[in-house]
Formats: sequence, C-alpha cells, structure tokens
Amino acid sequence: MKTVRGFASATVGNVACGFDVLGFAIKEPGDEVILTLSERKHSSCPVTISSISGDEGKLPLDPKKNTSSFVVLKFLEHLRAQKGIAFNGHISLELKKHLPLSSGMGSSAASAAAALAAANELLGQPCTKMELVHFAIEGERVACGSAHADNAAPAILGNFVLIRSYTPLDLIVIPPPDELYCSLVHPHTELRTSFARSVLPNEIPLKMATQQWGNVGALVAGLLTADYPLIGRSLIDVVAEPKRAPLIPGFFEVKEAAQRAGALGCSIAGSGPSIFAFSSSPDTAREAGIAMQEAFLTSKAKLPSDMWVSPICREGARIL
Ligand SMILES: Nc1ncnc2c1ncn2[C@@H]1O[C@H](COP(=O)(O)OP(=O)(O)O)[C@@H](O)[C@H]1O
Ligand SMILES: N[C@@H](CCOP(=O)(O)O)C(=O)O
Repeated sequence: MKTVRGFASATVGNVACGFDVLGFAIKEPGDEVILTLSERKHSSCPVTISSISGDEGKLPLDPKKNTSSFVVLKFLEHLRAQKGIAFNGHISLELKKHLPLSSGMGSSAASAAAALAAANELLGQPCTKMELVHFAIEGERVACGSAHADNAAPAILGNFVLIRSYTPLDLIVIPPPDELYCSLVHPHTELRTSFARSVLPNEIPLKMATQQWGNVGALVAGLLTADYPLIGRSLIDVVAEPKRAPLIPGFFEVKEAAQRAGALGCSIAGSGPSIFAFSSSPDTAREAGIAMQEAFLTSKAKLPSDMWVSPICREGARIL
C-alpha cells in the first residue's frame, strides 16, 4: 500500500475583465486529497471514495460525479490510451474539503487539482503539470456543466494563467508582481456557477467587447511590468459583473468599501458570491478585507463572511 497527500488552493477565476480566460491561485485555504494505492482490484471502478469531510454531506460519493475522483479516472484512462500504462490496481480516495462549495473560490477545481497532483505522484509522475490541466478542466464540466479553465489551470499551475485558446488548449503562466496581495471575502451564501453562467448574454455589443479586451490586455501588461496603478484601473468587467452583481447582496457596498480602504481594484471572484480585491501591501489588503466584511454585514442582507489575505501562490497543486 502506498499513500500520497495532495493539496491545491483556492483560485479566483475571471479576475474581473478576463471572463473564462484569466485566473490566479492564492496560498490558503485549499482542499486536500489523500490517495491510497493497493495492487489488488477492489471493485469494477479503479477509484472509490472512502470518505469526504468538510462538505456537510453535500458532495457525491459516486466516483464519476465527484470532481476529485472523476479526474483521477480520466487520468488513468489517458495513461492507458496515450501512454500505454495500464492500471490494474485500486485507488482509495479521501477528500478533505476546506473550501466552501459554490463559493467563487474554485472549490470544485481545487478538489480536482489536489487529486491529480496526488495521482501523478502515486504513479511516478507520468504526466507534466500542463498535461494534468486537461483533466482538471473536464472536472469542471462535471461540476458546473462547462469546461472553463480559469480555476482549473491556476489550481494546478499556480500564478496567474491566461487561457489564449481552448482548442487547442494554450495556457500562458504569468508570475505575479512581488507586492501584489489579494483580499478574498466569502459571504455565507451560495451561488452555483451553473446558475451564474445562465444569466450571462450569448452575445455582446462590439463597444463592450473592445472595452473588455482592452482591460484584459492592460491587466496582463500591468502584471508583467509590476505597474500596480495599471493593474487597479484594469479591473473593470463590463460583461459579467453587471449581470452577476445583483445576485450578490451588498456587492456595490463591498466594492466601494474596498476602494475606500485603499485597494487597487475589486470585483467578483469567479462567478461569486465571493469578492476579491488587489492591494500592493499586506496591510492595505487586510484593511480592505476587513472593510469588505463590514460592508457585507451592514448591507441589507447582513451577511457574515470569511476573509483571507494572501499573496499569489506560485507553486500550484503540490504534495504535502
Ligand atoms: N469535490 C468537489 N468539490 C466541490 N464541488 C464539487 C465537487 N465535486 C462535485 N462538485 C459539484 O460542483 C458544485 C460546486 O461547483 P461550483 O458551483 O462551480 O462552485 P465552486 O467550484 O466555486 O465550488 C457543487 O455544488 C457540486 O455539485
Ligand atoms: N469563468 C467562470 C469562473 C467560475 O469560478 P467559480 O469559482 O465560481 O466556480 C465563470 O465566471 O463562470
């Protein structure tokens, strides 16, 4: 028997203007997956879930429906079909959820990334991290019906990841500037990604598109040149935020509070309801995070929340 423990942290998809094409990882919190390999086949399915903690019993135990086990099955299938590596044993999976579900913190992607890091280690690292991203994206399809990479890619690769193309998959890893800190505030409510995607338009006016891609280009330029004011003024989303903000009680008060506290910029984390802000110092990031929490509490919905302040994680999914 061999056991490996994988970890992958929360991620923020979109990063305001980069809908489905830009995301980043923070250091903590994250999900843990423990895989135990036995040489003997236990059941018809090579992967079974032995236990899940931290999900209040909400997550599926069916290995084909939980993103953590589903991506390991895809990984094993890939080894057999593409690398001629047949797996004849059994993998028992234990999932320790530390990320809230439907949170906008890439909870489903974190489970998948932690499981893939552990499975790759367990079988002698037959794949590169870049290859593992493909399976994590398939996990997102299981979780929310769409194979978006802006959580899955940074959950595996860390840093910021720009998705230039989905077919073929073309990912650009962008290391963060040294003094960039994220305040991430999760209000105690859920917003399913699948629903938050359903409120978006299928088409947008050209003027809106030019604004959006102008900000994406400027945000990437700001990250690459450590131009903090440029990063801040590029965090403008004219496509998803206007449609999703009404789904997050207190959103506008929280955004204003972040900016008043000195954050560079603020927007919805992923599909929400979490909200993130960037700052160029840990002290400002903490002040902004506290101000954002207070705004959630004093807004009409009076929502309690959790808050994290973190630099950008450069390591990605890893073995503990
Ligand atoms: N291991 C997992 N962790 C989280 N969500 C999972 C997992 N496996 C399947 N899911 C499904 O994905 C949904 C959460 O995904 P989503 O709504 O995209 O939000 P987020 O990914 O931010 O948690 C859950 O409601 C659940 O149905
Ligand atoms: N690009 C996606 C990001 C979803 O992130 P999640 O953390 O809310 O799952 C979207 O905006 O739908």
